Amino acid sequence: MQVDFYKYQGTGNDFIFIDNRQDIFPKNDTKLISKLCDRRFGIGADGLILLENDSEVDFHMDYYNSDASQSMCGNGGRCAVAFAKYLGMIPEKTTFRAIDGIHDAGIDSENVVTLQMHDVTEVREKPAYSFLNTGSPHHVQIVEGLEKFDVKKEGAKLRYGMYGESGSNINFVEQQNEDSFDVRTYERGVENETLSCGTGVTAVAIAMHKIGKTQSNKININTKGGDLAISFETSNGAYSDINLIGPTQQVFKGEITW
Ligand SMILES: N[C@@H](CCC[C@H](N)C(=O)O)C(=O)O
Repeated sequence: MQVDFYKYQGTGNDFIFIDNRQDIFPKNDTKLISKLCDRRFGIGADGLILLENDSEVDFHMDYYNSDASQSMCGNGGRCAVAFAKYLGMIPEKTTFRAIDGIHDAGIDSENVVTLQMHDVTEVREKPAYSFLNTGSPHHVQIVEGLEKFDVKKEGAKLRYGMYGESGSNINFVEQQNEDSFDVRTYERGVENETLSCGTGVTAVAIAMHKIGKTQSNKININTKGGDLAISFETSNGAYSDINLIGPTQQVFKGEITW
C-alpha cells in the first residue's frame, strides 16, 4: 500500500499527517504507527495524526502518540488546523473533533493557529506541584535551573512512580517574569522529553495563575522548540475561553509504503 504523508511541526513537537478521509489507514496496526514514528527505522515523529471526515464538524483529528496510545494533543491540534487548511477543507475559522470533544480554532496568513481548549474547573494544588487535565493529564512542578535539569530521568520517575498505569505528562517550570515562564515537558506515550507540549504549556499557564505566581491572563511560554501564548478568562477559580496560540509549519511531504 502506498499513501502520501505530510510532516508538520508546532514549536518543535512533530507529527506525521495522513489524509484518512477515504479510510485508507489501518489504525489498529499499532506496530505500524510506532514504526512510522521511529526516528531510526521510520519517518520519525512524536506522534501520528489521521485527518478524517466528521458528520457534525469540519473534520476529526485522530491523534496517536509515538507508542500508538491516544490522548488530546494541543500542538497536534494546531498542526491539524494548518493541514486541513492546506487540503482546502476549511477557511480561516474551523470547528473540529478531537478525542476530548469539539474545538474551535483559527489560522492566520502566517500559519499561526489559535486553538480553543476546554474549560478547566479543577486544579489539584499540592505543596510541591499541581495536577490538572487540559485534554491530557499534566503534573506541573516548579524547579530551579531548568536549563540543566534532567527532564527525562526526573520526568520518568514521576510519570511511573506517582501516576500508576495510565501515567501523566510531567512539566517542569521556571518563572522568567510576571507573565513569562520557561517549560520543559516529559511526555507519556513518547516516554521522553519533547521540544514542546501544547496541552502541557496550557496546564502550566493555568497552574501558575491558580497558585498566584502570576496575575496575568495572557501568559507567554518559552519551550525548547519555540514560543507559545495562552490566554484565558477566570471566574470563581474556574478557567474558560482558554486559547493556545502559536506557529505551525509543514516541513515536508513524501510517500509511505507498507
Ligand atoms: N504533545 C501533545 C500531548 C500529546 C498527548 C500526551 N503525550 C499524552 O499522552 O497525554 C500536546 O501538544 O498537547
